[in-house]
Amino acid sequence: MAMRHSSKLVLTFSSTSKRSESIKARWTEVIRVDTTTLDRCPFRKTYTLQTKDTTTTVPENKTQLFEDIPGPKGLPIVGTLFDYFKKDGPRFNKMFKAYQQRAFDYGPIYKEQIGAISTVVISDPVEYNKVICSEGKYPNRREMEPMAHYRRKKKIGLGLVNAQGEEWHKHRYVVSKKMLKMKEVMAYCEGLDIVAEDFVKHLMARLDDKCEIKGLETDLFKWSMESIGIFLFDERIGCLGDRTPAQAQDFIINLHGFFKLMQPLMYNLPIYKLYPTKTWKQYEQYTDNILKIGRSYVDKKAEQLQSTENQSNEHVPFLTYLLSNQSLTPDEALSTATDLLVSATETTTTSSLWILYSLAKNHEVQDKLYKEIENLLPNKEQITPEILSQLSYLKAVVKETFRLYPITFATSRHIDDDLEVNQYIIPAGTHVQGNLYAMYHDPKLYPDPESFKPERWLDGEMDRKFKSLSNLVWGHGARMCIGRRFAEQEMYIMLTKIIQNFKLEYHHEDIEPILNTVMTPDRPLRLKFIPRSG
Ligand code: HEM
Repeated sequence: MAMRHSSKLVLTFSSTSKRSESIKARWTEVIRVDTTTLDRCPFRKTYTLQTKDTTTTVPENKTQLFEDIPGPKGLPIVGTLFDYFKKDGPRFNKMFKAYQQRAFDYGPIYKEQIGAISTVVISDPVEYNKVICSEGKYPNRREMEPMAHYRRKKKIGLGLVNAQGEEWHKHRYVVSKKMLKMKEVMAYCEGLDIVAEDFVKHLMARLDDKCEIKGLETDLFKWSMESIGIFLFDERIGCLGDRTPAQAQDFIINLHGFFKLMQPLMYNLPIYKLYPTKTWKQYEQYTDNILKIGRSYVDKKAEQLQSTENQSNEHVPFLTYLLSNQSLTPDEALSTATDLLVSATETTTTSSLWILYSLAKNHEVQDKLYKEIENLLPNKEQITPEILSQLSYLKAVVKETFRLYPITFATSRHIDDDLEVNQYIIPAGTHVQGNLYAMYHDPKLYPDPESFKPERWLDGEMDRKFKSLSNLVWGHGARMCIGRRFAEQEMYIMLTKIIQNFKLEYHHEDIEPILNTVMTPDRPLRLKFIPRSG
């Protein structure tokens, strides 16, 4: 099927090979592209210039063993872990760069053992698509070990994020009824519009004499919490008022710590499972506090439920729905509600920081976006689902930001069955990742990859198969981010209001990304929010 020539790798789909036909068909189904282009698949050429071995010839149809997958050779037990502590070595908080470098060094598929983690990393979208297509009913993602260990230790249900198999499916099924139905999600449009209006007022009040906002990250976090609050609790938490409730303030502080410490705990040797290290104790403290706060919200709602039994079924708030659902115990409902609160806040906050930063740095883009918004909402009318569906440039801006700063830099799956990828047989159960950061910054896929060009996502500008790659920042298949619809809606609404009311500028040093579990700006963001007149 694939041949390595002296200097380049060429993919051909032989018309007689059933397997290649089926791969071609499945690829076409998922990415929905014109298959006539696949024989000269551009993805294939992605890493040919970067692979070290340009002389070997791999005979057609010769599959190779898992052991033959290239990758850095590490030490027994710890693998390459110590590389990450070397002075000039890769860093845990720059893992996306390490993955990109490995792809340069070893090609479109490599394997690595970092401490207790063994992983196969795929940087070729066509090859990664085989992982997507092979998924079964219960896709299995790598656990967020510190989070799962904590819950096992405290004998609390693993919740939607970490449960696997049928247990996961039970949670997913319950939550998806509310979070994956467009109608259910769109019902929050009006509420999110009000929250975004309040956010703009909040920002206006927070501007200093240079039109900057000290601690913008926390302000965005408050917006994000207020937004998810109307979905989860059907009430305003009050984060955007003069005084943020102490509980919400506590939640913000603890969640920051929780995400920051999860990154080293995930990649280092899991000594914390045997002995409570200093980092673990701190992480445990943050998690205790998050759960305590989550529990207090849940308990409050449970109390309200008891006093308002037989209430009308017209609009059932999410937490009410979760708590009254017969398939989940109160403890399971707590785990999943907390998971949603945790998953919803850091992700949308950080994504929004990157989007605002990108707009502030690219004035032409910002002007074009302003015009789109002015055309659709000349009198700052309320934002409706119909308006949202027409904000195509805004959506391109968000996609382009995710391409440059994919807050989840790699996907994660334990594969169910043996799978052939790039001619290597990967055994069932292996942990496999899609190298999103490397794909998104690949000049063969996205010309001039370091430039911010939302236009590339607009109709006619890009091959459709590259466009669909942008979805991978939300994961894929049955286990894709369950909050995607809600997240997109809340971000689109907030960004529209910000651009209507402020011109954004940035006059400081460029920001670099680092990982605090999600990809985060490496320093506080000092944006100028210049109020627009009128
Ligand atoms: C910009 C915002 C967000 C991004 C980029 C994002 C990204 C992701 C990704 C990549 C996954 C893993 C998917 C997979 O393995 O295929 C995920 C899972 C998840 N996300 Fe999000 N997310 C965002 C916002 C949200 C929000 C707002 C919520 C909740 C309201 C949420 C709830 C979840 C949950 C519960 C899971 C686990 C789903 C499961 O395992 O079934 N996320 N998210």
